[in-house]
Amino acid sequence: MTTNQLITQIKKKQSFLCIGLDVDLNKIPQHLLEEEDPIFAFNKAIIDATHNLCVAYKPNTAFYEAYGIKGWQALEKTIHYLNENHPEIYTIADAKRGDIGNTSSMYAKAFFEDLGFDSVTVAPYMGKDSIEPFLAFKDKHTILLALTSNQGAFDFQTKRVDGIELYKQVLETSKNWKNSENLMYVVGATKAEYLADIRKIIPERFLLVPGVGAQGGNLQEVCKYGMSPDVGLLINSSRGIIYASQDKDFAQAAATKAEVLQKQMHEELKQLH
Ligand SMILES: O=C(O)c1cc(=O)[nH]c(=O)n1[C@@H]1O[C@H](COP(=O)(O)O)[C@@H](O)[C@H]1O
Repeated sequence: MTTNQLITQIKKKQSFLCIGLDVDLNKIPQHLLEEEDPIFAFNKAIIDATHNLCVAYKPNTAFYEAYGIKGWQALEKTIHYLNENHPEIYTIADAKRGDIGNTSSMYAKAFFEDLGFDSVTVAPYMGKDSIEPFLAFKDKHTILLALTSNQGAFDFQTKRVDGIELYKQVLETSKNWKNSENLMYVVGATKAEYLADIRKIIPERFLLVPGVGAQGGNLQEVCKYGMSPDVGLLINSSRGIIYASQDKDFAQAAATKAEVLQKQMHEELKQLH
């Protein structure tokens, strides 16, 4: 999906919500464990109930890899279900990959070609030649970790190298990489006050902003500092939406939570007109 197609969907649905499909078998309603594929059954029910309220889904691959071959098959079924039934939905493989060039090419092939995701999250630590193989894919986005939502972000990302914080160097340097128009960046919702500075470096690029909900990030703060004239934000919530209930009404309960965020996003979008 192109950036313009994503913006069109955001305006149409009045939502820039991304729902994280981080499926933990200990947290899903227990009656689903009787299904042949409990992970897919859970995802399908969540997608069916929420797809009008969000523009993107983000399965974090850890939650699938943890269940071995069955987990990976559930991930495959989920992305195929989305691509077949909701091609208008933007999909993010949250895999946080990145390696030497020829290995990165294989990661890119796995997520963009084999699975058919629109985007993949990637760590910038190994630099330009580890990211450009992802950027080479047309109409696919590479979402680079810039300033993450966790406490450990302060271990390296905010440290100054030659007087400039490392995360700012990631933003600045990556602008010069080949096909950098295919970049998006991760900035944690818990670090909203940093967004004003970040927007000075990358005024237009889309940001994936996780950390609203379970991690305590604030949607209004993120919008205040991070929204661009073309919205420029995908705000993710995983646990705060998908585990709203452990009963049979879990999908409806998730939709209710998603709708609260969608309504807040609708209010924020009014400021762009
Ligand atoms: O890349 C990510 O999506 C990510 C980056 C980051 O800085 N912080 C962060 O929480 N995430 C992911 O976003 C999701 C957040 O989930 P919840 O805290 O349950 O909403 C998880 O899949 C995290 O792995």
